Order: sequence, then C-alpha cells, then structure tokens
Amino acid sequence: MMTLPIDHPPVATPKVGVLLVNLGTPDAPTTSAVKRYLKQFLSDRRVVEIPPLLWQPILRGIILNTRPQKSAKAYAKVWTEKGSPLAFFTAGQAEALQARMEGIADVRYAMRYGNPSVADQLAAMKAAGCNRIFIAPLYPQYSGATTGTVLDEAYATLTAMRWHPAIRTLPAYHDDARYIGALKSSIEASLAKLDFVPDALVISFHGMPERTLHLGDPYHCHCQKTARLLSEAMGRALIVSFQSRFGRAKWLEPATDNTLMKLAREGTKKVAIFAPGFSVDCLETLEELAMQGHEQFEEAGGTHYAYLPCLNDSDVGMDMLEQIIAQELAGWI
Ligand SMILES: C=CC1=C(C)c2cc3[nH]c(cc4nc(cc5[nH]c(cc1n2)c(C)c5CCC(=O)O)C(CCC(=O)O)=C4C)c(C)c3C=C
Ligand SMILES: [Fe+2]
Ligand SMILES: [Fe+2]
Repeated sequence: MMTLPIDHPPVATPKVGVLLVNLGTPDAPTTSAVKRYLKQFLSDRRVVEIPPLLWQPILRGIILNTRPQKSAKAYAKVWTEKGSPLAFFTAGQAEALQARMEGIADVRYAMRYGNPSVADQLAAMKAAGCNRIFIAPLYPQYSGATTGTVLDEAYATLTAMRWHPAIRTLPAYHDDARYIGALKSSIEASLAKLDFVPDALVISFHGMPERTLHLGDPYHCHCQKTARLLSEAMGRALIVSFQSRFGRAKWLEPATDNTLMKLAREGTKKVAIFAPGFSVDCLETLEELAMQGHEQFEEAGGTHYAYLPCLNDSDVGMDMLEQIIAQELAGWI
C-alpha cells in the first residue's frame, strides 16, 4: 500500500467563493410582483411560526389580497431608476467586496426571497469551480427568521449535491468591535452634516414577535447588546425601539412609531434616527423611518427630524465587512 507523506498537496486547488445573502425584495413596485414576493416570504415557517394549516388560509385568503397593493404603493415611493434600494445596495456591496478580494475569492450575492436565489448562486459558484464556499447572511443580529432561514436554504440546496463544497458561515457580528466602530463613524459623519443638533438619538431595529424571545431566539438580546456597546463607544445615551410591526401578535417593544410620538409629546423637538440592524437601506428604513417616522414625529410636535443612512456600500461599512469576512476565511485564503 502506498503511503502519502503527511504534507502531500491538496487533491484540488482551493477556490474560495463568498456569497453575501440579504432578505430580498420584489422585482418591481407593482401589486403582482409584491404579491409574489410576500407569498414566498410569508410562507417561510421560520418567519411566521403558525402551523401552515392555520396560517396558509389567512395568508392566501386575506393578507395576499390586501397587503400587496398597500405595500406596492410604499415600494413605489422608494424605488429608483436603479431599482429597489435593497437590491442595488446589496449588489454594490458584492461588487465592492469583489474589488477588495480580487484573486482571493469569487464574490457574489443572493436573496433569501426573490432573485438572484441562494440555490442559483450556489449552483453557479459550484459550476465555477468553488470548492470552499463562505455564506454570509447580512444580518449583524442573529434571528431564526433572518440568518437561520438563509442557512436553511443554503443547506437545502447542498442536500441535492453529490459533491459538496466545504462550507463556512458568518456568525452574528452584533458585538464585534469593528461593526460597532463602523456604526459610530457612520453616525458621527451623518450627524456632522446636519444643520441641527438632535436632542435625542433613536436606534431602531426591525421587530419580531415577542414570543420568539421566550422561545430562545437571541435576536432581542443581540439588539440590546449592539445598542449598549454603541452607546458606550459614542459616549451618549441612545433610545432603543423596534419597528415594522406585522400581524396581531405582541411584538418586541417599545415600538418605533410610539417612541417617536412620545418623545415629541414630552417635549423633545429634535431627533435623529438610525437603524443598525439593516446592512443596507430598504423599504423599512427609507419609507417607514425616513418618511413615515418624520411625519409622525412632526405631527406630535417635533420640529427637526433626520434619518441617518445605513452603512450600505460605504468605505467604512465595506472595511468592516471585508475584515470580519477575512477573519472567518483564515486557513482558506
Ligand atoms: C433586519 C432584520 C429583519 C427581521 C428580524 C425581520 C423580521 C420580520 N419581518 C416580517 C415581515 C415583513 N418584513 C418586510 C420587509 C423587510 N424586512 C426586513 C428585515 C427583517 N425582517 C427588510 C430588510 C425588509 C425590506 C425589504 C425590501 O424589499 O426593502 C415585509 C415586506 C414589506 C411589507 O409588506 O411591509 C414584511 C411583510 C416578519 C413577519 C418578521 C418576523 C418574524
Ligand atoms: Fe421584515
Ligand atoms: Fe414596514
């Protein structure tokens, strides 16, 4: 029998692929495209944890007949000639990361719902010869409804492959000093451009049903930890709230809309708001926070309101992403 020396060369040349994955967005700001998107999104059992026999009739009979039209109007307000903000910012992040990792890794992006799909992009990476694939769900705070379902989808795709590539995934980075540092610089740069000094800084995270916290989902704790570390790093108080309530169940509190109105009613005149849990701007930040939040705050008596943009594909955001991803690729690159 032939014995190989311990330091024999690898059988295949390592080729690393990096797949950035975000939530996804409709293909167009139309009722039919939004309906298609919401049907896939809201049928995900990680997102709506109600038994399908109960939930599907409500989804198909009520929600998909009412919400798409309303949401399409909201999408139309933020849509640009480049398309949906979530899509073009995520594409911009992949392009910027590819430029930084040229010759080191093949960088692509996928969406959990809609296009380009996780399955298509993993198949394309395998076909391009990637034998080591790094999956990076773009959510700093872990939740089953976001990071969890992205990984489910990736593993389900791999199940159909005879020859798996090696897989690594990006852990939650809610308390990473580089993430906190990037948030701090981005917020401070945005604040410096304002023509007023806010009396309060609100930090808004996407909400989740409160029940998920009691079931052990770390999302709420991750959000609170991000806020605490950011507050310590910035040396100022931050007001934490949760936005985008959906459905009838109790969601994490306090709600962002109520928080803004309460602040205004209690005499706070000038507010700035930032959303650290969104890696890119999207419907929930540009329509709900920048537009609706502004109206709610001013109607309740506030005078100055500023929405501060997400990290998006800014240099400070991309430096952070490149560093946390490169750390996880140790031994591969
Ligand atoms: C960043 C983390 C997010 C968590 C956590 C999250 C949970 C969650 N969301 C819904 C329902 C909806 N969310 C919608 C849009 C949306 N959600 C996130 C992120 C998180 N969601 C993003 C980035 C977006 C924007 C997408 C875009 O196209 O720009 C929507 C669709 C819009 C609408 O009709 O309001 C729904 C519905 C649930 C039920 C949930 C927790 C379980
Ligand atoms: Fe959401
Ligand atoms: Fe919303």
